Amino acid sequence: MGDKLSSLEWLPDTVDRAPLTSAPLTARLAFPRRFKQGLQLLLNAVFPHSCPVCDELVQSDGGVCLSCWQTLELISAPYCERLGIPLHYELGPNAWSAAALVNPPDYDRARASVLYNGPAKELVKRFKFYGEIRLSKLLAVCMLNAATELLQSDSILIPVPLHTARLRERTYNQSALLAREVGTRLDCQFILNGLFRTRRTNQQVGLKRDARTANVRGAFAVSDDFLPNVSGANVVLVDDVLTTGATVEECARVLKAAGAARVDVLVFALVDPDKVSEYSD
Ligand SMILES: O=P(O)(O)OC[C@H]1O[C@H](OP(=O)(O)OP(=O)(O)O)[C@H](O)[C@@H]1O
Repeated sequence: MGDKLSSLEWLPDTVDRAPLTSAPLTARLAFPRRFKQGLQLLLNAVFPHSCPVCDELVQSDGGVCLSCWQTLELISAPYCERLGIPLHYELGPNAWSAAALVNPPDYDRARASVLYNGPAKELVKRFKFYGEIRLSKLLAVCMLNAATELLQSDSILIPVPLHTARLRERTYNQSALLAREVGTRLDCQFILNGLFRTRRTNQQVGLKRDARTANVRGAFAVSDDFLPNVSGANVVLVDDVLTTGATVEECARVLKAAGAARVDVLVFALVDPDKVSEYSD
């Protein structure tokens, strides 16, 4: 498995190095609950920034506290060259996992920053479902190492699209925010509408593996804006989470069928391969 992040050498500036308290101040006071709630409201007004994982007060907006940061499981070498999943043992340069050998994906390489558990799940939940779009910065910063490995001078970042109906409901595409942040920070071209959904799909969450594949089958197409440039393109697909890979594999198939030379995948988090069945079986 990838090393758990205790490596402070990889501490991005969006992590709060000096949390203001070790537990919510009001939780530690021996006052009646209503008083504590009132005090917390007051504190929130004076110190408006809190850790997006545990709500601990922090000094910078969108920064996680150090203790949450240390429980994120960053993916580091050794990992599968093809799937980006952590390997239990060092197998040499460019080694493929058994899963990749048995069932090679339709994309070329995937890379993720963290395993999807604990604080990573909470970050994605708040980013995607609670409207906390400020988290795009933190997540994108976490993705920069993985992005740097994938990106070449002619790479084009393309986010996994939402259907227009879901976009209207959510009001933003979380993957587009990530693609824009990463692209801007690494000075890489991004095309936020490179793909679109041809039909509304159910959310993958809660579906079994086969149902996930069927759910996204034929659901993507290359946009008219990107179509003239897709031939020979070096695409890096961007998404928030990779679980079974059904979504990004379908996108990769469409892009390659349209002439893309290469399709890599960049996500914030991927589900631990040993735990995919918990989400999809
Ligand atoms: O690897 P997979 O098994 O395909 O699962 C991952 C996909 O599922 C989630 O999206 P979902 O379709 O649930 O919906 P949303 O992005 O519209 O919320 C997630 O954002 C990925 O796109």
